[in-house]
Amino acid sequence: MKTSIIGYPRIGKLRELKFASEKYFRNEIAQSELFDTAKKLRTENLTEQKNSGLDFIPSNDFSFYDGMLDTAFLLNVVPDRYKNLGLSPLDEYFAAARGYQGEKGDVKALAMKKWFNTNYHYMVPEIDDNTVLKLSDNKPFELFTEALDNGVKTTPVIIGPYTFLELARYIGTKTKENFFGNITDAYIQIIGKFVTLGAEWLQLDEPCLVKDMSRENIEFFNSLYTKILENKNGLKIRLQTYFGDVRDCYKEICALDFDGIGLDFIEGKKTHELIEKNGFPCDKVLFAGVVNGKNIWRNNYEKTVELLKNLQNKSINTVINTSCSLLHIPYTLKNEVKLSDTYKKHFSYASEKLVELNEIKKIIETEDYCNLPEYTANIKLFSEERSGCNTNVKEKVNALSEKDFTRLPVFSEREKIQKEEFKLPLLPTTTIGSFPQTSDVRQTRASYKKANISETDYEKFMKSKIAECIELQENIGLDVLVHGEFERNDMVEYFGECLDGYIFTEKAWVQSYGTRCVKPPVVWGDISRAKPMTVKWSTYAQSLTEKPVKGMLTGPVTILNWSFPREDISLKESAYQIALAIREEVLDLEASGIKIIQIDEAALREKLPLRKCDWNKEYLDWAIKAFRLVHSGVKSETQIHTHMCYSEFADIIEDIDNMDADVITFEASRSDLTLLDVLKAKKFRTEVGPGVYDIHSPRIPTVEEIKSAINKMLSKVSYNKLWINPDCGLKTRGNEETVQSLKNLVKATKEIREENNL
Ligand SMILES: Nc1nc2c(c(=O)[nH]1)N[C@@H](CNc1ccc(C(=O)N[C@@H](CCC(=O)N[C@@H](CCC(=O)N[C@@H](CCC(=O)O)C(=O)O)C(=O)O)C(=O)O)cc1)CN2
Ligand code: MET
Ligand SMILES: [Zn+2]
Repeated sequence: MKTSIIGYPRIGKLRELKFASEKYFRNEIAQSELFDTAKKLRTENLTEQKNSGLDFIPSNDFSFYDGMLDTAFLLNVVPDRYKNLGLSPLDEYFAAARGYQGEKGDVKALAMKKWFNTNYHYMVPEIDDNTVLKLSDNKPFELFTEALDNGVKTTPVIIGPYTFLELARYIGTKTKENFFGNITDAYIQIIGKFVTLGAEWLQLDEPCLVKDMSRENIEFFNSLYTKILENKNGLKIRLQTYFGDVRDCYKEICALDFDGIGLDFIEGKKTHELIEKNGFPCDKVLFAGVVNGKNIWRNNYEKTVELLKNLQNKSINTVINTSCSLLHIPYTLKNEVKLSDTYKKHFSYASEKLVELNEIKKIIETEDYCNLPEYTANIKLFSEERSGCNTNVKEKVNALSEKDFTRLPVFSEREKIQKEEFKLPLLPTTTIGSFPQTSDVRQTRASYKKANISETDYEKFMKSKIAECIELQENIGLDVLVHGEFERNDMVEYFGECLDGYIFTEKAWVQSYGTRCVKPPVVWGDISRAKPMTVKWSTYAQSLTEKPVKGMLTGPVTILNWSFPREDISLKESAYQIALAIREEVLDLEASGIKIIQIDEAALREKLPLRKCDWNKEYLDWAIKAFRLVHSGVKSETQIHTHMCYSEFADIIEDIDNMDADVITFEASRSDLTLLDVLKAKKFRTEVGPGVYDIHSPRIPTVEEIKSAINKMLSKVSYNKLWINPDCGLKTRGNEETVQSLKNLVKATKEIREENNL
């Protein structure tokens, strides 16, 4: 059996691509230097994969920002507003990714969305009626040739036409069907070029096949590929799916002329059953995704080997594959020098997954594999009892009952009490929590971590930042203030570091979007709170002002979704454990005089199962309850806020209302406020702050722009329920643009209040 992966991380083991790109954005290095860094990283990846014994090595999994954006440029799906700037190709690409504000113009970035159920974000291709879809870039061919020059015939990876057209946004009158001819021509041309270059395989990623598919979807998919595969000219085509199973179209894809099909055996609950029931065509290669590409635990060889033997017994031509691209896990354990081996031996990052693939291959190919040291060591690892069990926590979770999930009095009563309590102006202004994490903040945190500065000095520094931040917000004239979150490296990692049962890593960076990365903490054992985590900072901030300061916490579902979860207990159980810990913090904040507490559930929507039939039972039933558990114990006058990013929650709007928060802020600006109609139609009762400008771009919104957003909101949401805020935290922004943007926000709000006599 051969081995394969679907894609590899590309940001660099020490985030070299991030640092080089950010230097390039600041005009500190030339394009050529950025290109050199990128090439060096690609070569390192290639060498590592080659040396590991991997048989199918991907190319074109590299990207300067995002693979979907690359595909849009490949297919000439680039809105005129970027082309008209007259920038170099690289700068035009970055303008689409990040927006551009400079001497050549002022344009917003493309929309950004969550990539399926991951914490990775892709750029949404935008198609209008003038879009001429055609092959117009060389990157996949250049990267194939580059690898070939380094002695490796790679499998180029490109997002497939179905997924591309499904995820694109159509802003004119045309729909995906209108692009059938052009997109099939483009892919046929791509195939032609790879044939000329001597490629053997082409991998087309079609993760959209794991979502619910209608008859029309299936037919559209079928006709796209019937046409493309008629023209494959001897090139072998692998249809690669991931993040679930392909139950809606399994028979159709088996009937098409693919040479290989990649299926996910980890998240694809029905993958095995599909094969059992329908068989697998003997003229195709099955790329069996048996090594988890999303989590960092070691593979259980006993189970994997059993599965692979089963496929072998069916005479299926199988390649051992990962379940998805390794983009979603860190590079290598080699850089985890502080973490004890007790933990590390259970971990496997991207580079260790390559070793695992090779070991599994060896085991499968060995008659008497039960005595292989690789196999016996793995069996031993999985038979060991793990530390981290806390029976007290387990008992608390078991004892939970309906009343623990219910806040009283009901929303409408609380709303009245709170209006009286806070006496805020109509359209209250606030921010989402974090203020710019400038380099002095990061450096001080780094020095404290390395014990180069004392705890006293660290606290002094943080308090001075908080004081500065409070003064700034008062000067700007915001109504509800925040402390700024300067003490947090990240809204999830910080809580991971504070909570018992969690472990955290040193260099385990995973790309989240563009140059931005996260270090997800690892749920190791049962979770509990050893001591207050945020009370000191929040009460200090509140002591400096008469205005209310929001206590700032991350909710249980988000903490869990942005961690590497355990695989030995259910997500529900972990979420309830975390919820109990955060609940203690909420009650401590309240007892210390904090009157408004924001509990961010930025990632609540993210892990909504990809198939609708799984939404309630598998997720919402416990996710919403976990949130309610956190705040059900507070007084009626305590105001609970929550925040969500990239809120594509039209279809779960009732569940969001059911979280029973008093106020919710969310992202709306990048998706043109489309959610407002849904809020109106569904009579959303929670007060709302749909972000009035996009914080993911350095662009400063004008007063007029913000006013027009507010007016649009006022046409759909009652002025009694509307809050005015940016659409997410400000940590990634610089000071200057932040101050200017917030000043514009307050000015716009005041003008609107006046114009409407509010
Ligand atoms: N977990 C998570 N997921 C999320 C979000 C989020 O906030 N958190 N937001 C949404 C968008 N995603 C985002 C992801 C990352 C960042 C982000 O700003 N990341 C930072 C890193 C944040 C961090 O952990 N920083 C640490 C470590 C900083 C660091 O690099 N330190 C240097 C040394 C310090 C220096 O001299 O700068 C080092 O370790 O080498 C800290 O501040 O303490 C980055 O990539 O630049 C923002 C948004 C969705 N998903
Ligand atoms: N309170 C957090 C912040 O302002 C919420 C961010 S959601 C990614 O950064
Ligand atoms: Zn957010």
